[in-house]
Amino acid sequence: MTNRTLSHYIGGEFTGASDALESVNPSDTSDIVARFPDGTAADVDAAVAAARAAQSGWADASPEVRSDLLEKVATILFTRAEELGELLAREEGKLRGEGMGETLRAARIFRYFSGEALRRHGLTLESTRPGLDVATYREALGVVGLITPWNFPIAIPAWKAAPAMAFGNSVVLKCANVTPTVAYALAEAIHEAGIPAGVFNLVLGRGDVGRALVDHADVDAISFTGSQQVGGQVGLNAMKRGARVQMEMGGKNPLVVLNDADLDKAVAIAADGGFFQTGQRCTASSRVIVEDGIHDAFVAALCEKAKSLKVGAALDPSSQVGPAASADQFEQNFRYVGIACDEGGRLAGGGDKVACATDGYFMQPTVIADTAPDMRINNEEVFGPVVSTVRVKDYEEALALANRGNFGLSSGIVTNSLSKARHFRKHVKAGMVMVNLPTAGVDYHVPFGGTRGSSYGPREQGFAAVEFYTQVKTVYTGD
Ligand SMILES: NC(=O)C1=CN([C@@H]2O[C@H](COP(=O)(O)OP(=O)(O)OC[C@H]3O[C@@H](n4cnc5c(N)ncnc54)[C@H](O)[C@@H]3O)[C@@H](O)[C@H]2O)C=CC1
Ligand SMILES: O=C(O)CCC(=O)C(=O)O
Repeated sequence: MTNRTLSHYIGGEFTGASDALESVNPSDTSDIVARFPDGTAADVDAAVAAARAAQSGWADASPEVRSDLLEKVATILFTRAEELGELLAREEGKLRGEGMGETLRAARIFRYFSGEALRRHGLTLESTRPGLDVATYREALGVVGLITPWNFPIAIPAWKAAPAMAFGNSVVLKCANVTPTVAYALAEAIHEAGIPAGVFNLVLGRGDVGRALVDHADVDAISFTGSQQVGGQVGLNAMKRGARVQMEMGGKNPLVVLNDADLDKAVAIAADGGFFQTGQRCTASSRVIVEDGIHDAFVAALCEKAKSLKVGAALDPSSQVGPAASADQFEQNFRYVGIACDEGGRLAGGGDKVACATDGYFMQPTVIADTAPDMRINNEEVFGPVVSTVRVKDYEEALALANRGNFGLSSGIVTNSLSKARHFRKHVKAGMVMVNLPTAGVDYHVPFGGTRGSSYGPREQGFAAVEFYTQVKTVYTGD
């Protein structure tokens, strides 16, 4: 397969090509997908300057201009979906179908925000003082820095960049260095669509590029998705200089399985939420809380299901679970299995590497049973195909456990009791609740985000995105 040498995209030009860093196919580590530059603070300066120069013209353009151009990006992504889905599978390790699905999702996100550009969300009110008019306008923030992870390498950049641009901001994207080629393809689509030079910029490289973006005095806002650890630093550094900041930092999402649940359905939901996309979703059902009466049958059936899933190369059509995305992530998955067992968890299924025809980061879907709520496996994000189970005596204990810990992104319950489902929906402390569904898998037209340590700032996506990417101006008019 071909490999490419990538460059940054700054001020409408692909510039600074270099082979300093490599991205590797996690299904076949002999396959170098791309070589790319390790950006510097000077590259960030250049990108921010280009973004600043372009921003006011972009914000002043008719919303129809922005809408039409975003729609063109959508059309290009729809047209390239098969090719980009395959690229995504090759670079990130998602299965080909999942890669296609994610590319189509990115296209639909651009199409959605093409529409949002035309809905300016302003209000006209009667003033409390006779003779005055009062109205609110939503204005662009200016230059927005976007810092994104590797697990949704096109959808997350899309759900940040599309609303940012729809509402008149210019952006500088720093993508994860595990997946630069996918972000580069997005830059190509934006370039081809004719979005004016400087409105969208991409700087490739390591964490230092993100740090320079966060610290840059001319960046008005930062939207970050990634780990809690990096998000914490990003938040502090952005706030120190008064920049607006939004952070999505993952989850340890509880899936509650009650005695009255249909066993097959509960197992299918837990396996989908825990193992698909190799568990590399911040919404993954990584912590399954099981009521005593169904516990043993559920754990046995989940282990059977885990064993039946075919682990293999992302581009092999027979694979059901792909590789970990990187050597670091692969190592982290096994480290957590070790920690969980050392702390008293029981390795009920999986836990080993899988040998395939190519050398890749393949791991068996893994179940750690008999865990206690305060073990690290139930409190820290693993981000791999590793599910822990906790036994509880009743629904009340399950809810209390679901609400423990420092994350509150997604949550789920599997039950045939409408009253317990309704109670859970109301009392679980999470930004998203799934009833008889996996905790992972979300729509793009509704808000996305969590409570507690999972998220900070306004929600992302859908109709909520306008909150972060605009600021309100209130205008009073007299005679
Ligand atoms: N919430 C989520 O959706 C995700 C959570 N994660 C978690 O994070 C772990 C590590 O994965 P990574 O992709 O390495 O996540 P990360 O949090 O280390 O990196 C996310 C992004 O931030 C950038 N970055 C790193 N250091 C920075 C700094 N000091 N200032 C500004 N930007 C910086 C990275 O280059 C990347 O683009 C995973 O194992 C998983 O637990 C990873 C990906 C997505
Ligand atoms: O579950 C989903 O569809 C979205 C998950 C997500 O946004 C993430 O893992 O970063």
